[in-house]
Amino acid sequence: MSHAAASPGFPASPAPLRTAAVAARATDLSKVYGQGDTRVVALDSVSVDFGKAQFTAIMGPSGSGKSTLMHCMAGLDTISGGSARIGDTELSSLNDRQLTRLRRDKIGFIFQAFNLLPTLTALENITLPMDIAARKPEKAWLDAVIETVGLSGRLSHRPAQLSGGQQQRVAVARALAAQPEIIFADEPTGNLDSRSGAEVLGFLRESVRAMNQTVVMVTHDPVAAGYADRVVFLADGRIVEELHEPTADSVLDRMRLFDSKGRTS
Ligand SMILES: Nc1ncnc2c1ncn2[C@@H]1O[C@H](COP(=O)(O)OP(=O)(O)OP(=O)(O)O)[C@@H](O)[C@H]1O
Repeated sequence: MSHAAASPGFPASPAPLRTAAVAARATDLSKVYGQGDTRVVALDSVSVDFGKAQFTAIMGPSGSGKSTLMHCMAGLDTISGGSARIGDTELSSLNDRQLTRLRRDKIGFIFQAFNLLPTLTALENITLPMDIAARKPEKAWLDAVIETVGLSGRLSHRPAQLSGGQQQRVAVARALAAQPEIIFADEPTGNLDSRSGAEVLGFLRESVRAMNQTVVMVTHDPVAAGYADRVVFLADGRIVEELHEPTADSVLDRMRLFDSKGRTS
């Protein structure tokens, strides 16, 4: 598999900082939905660190808890037990208003359905989170992000005038522009053809390498996971395995191993 080449638009930077610092941490994290007959243990005492300036993929069969883990870590869902931290902040200690502010100021989101506002231009969509937070975009940074994701000629287009790949690049630029502490991406290439998907994944990986961005991505796709520094595998609400420096082939091999143990995806 060939990875996209380093993107020329990123500012020249010193060698990536590879520290063991932790951007987000789950400790004995549990999430239970429903009760009685409808009770589902979606997360069963999950402990995992997401390292700063690391690109982590979360994989596992359908229903294994991937989205739940991401939603709990991003403060989009409440937890039933244990702890979920972004940096030093324990999410369960925050009220709704504080959580909203934390999501706004510290977290970037990229979803499968690009979630752009149709009436805003590409540029307005990219700067929207900062506008809401009354933060001025850092112009040099914004220009570098826009050039890197190849949107310079499309900034005044509205989402309907852009291809799916271009719309997702707007969503990636929106997440990167605010320089959040962590970006959560939920199947970011799920709606894209393989070429556009490879571009988006290349940008994400480059943002980790060149900008020390932290990215956590849920995916079903071994090729997408091959762009990550590390893959964490979930099954039945538990972490069952992890791979470092994965390739699409090594991820696929691991998935086959799970299937042969009776787990299906
Ligand atoms: N709001 C909810 N109410 C009840 N059960 C839920 C809810 N959300 C998720 N679940 C259950 O929790 C378990 C984990 O779901 P989750 O969506 O996290 O899995 P996933 O690994 O992301 O799956 P997929 O790959 O299919 O998106 C599943 O059994 C699911 O049915």
